[in-house]
Amino acid sequence: MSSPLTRDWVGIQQFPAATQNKLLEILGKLKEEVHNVSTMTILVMGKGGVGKSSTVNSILGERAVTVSTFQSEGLRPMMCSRSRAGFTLNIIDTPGLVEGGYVNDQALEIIKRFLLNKTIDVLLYVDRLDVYRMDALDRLVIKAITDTFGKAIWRRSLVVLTHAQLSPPDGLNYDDFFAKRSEALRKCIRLGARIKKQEFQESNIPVVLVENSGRCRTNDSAEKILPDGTPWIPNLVREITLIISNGSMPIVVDQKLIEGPNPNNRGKLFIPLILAFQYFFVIRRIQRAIKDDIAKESKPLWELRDLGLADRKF
Ligand SMILES: Nc1nc2c(ncn2[C@@H]2O[C@H](COP(=O)(O)OP(=O)(O)OP(=O)(O)O)[C@@H](O)[C@H]2O)c(=O)[nH]1
Repeated sequence: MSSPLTRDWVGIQQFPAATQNKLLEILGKLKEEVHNVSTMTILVMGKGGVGKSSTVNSILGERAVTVSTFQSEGLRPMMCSRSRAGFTLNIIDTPGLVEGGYVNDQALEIIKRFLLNKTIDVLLYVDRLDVYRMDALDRLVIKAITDTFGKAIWRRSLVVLTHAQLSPPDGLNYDDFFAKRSEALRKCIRLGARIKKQEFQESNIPVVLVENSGRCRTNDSAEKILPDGTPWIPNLVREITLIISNGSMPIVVDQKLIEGPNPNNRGKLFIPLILAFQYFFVIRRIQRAIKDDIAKESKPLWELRDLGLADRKF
């Protein structure tokens, strides 16, 4: 999906040498392992202000998209394309999906149309680590994404939790806190997307940590690290490439997906056929059997008397 707007990925040179080497190694490995992969398109979605744009900038190593502390106004998605060593990275930043306590359907519609004829390799579903409960709106956002792209999008997803450099409340251990937050989010995805156990295990949806702040701690090689010491940028990119090679299909956004029925409702086209079958082969048979039964029924004496037939001989 390389386009004339694709720029050289110069931002990679802003990373410390250790990060650059890891990134090139990971992308090189992906190119080798997954036949012919030379382009990767990442869609970034989530509620407003959770750190979507900051994460896009962190991955690219430059201020490619605007970060706003307060609610951003734009409704349009933005695609940043960067290429390096024969590999093109497309990252699509999108506006927040929640506005004034509702899922922003208009934003979703614009995102969908923007994605026409594009293929989504990975969805980064972004939220904050330092949030202590899920609410009904979270589930509605997940449902809206599922209704737009189909359940299959969750096999191609990575949950990204920003604000990773935090001290958990109530003296909770960091790993326990992360595990609880991840579990709550996975459960929310399972419920919001109505994923059944036999479809795929939501526990397979990976969750990764990100710290976009300029105050993120670094290691001896100047790489930005998570509280456990993991350099998080190569870690995030590695998880993204693992999704690409997990055997599931990327999401092709074609006219059918955009204009067709809810991709989860395709089977519902058969509903009228099933109802017609039930009517002719089940309900009508039952009705006929009931009629026959009534006709054959011998009426009690009191009913015959009411009908004025009691004196007749039968
Ligand atoms: N400390 C910290 N701040 C962050 C992190 N990620 C984002 N922020 C801050 O959170 C605010 C919102 O970040 P954005 O990247 O604009 O969030 P967004 O999800 O793109 O927001 P919308 O475009 O409004 O939907 C900004 O002030 C960022 O600096 C993070 O990992 N750690």
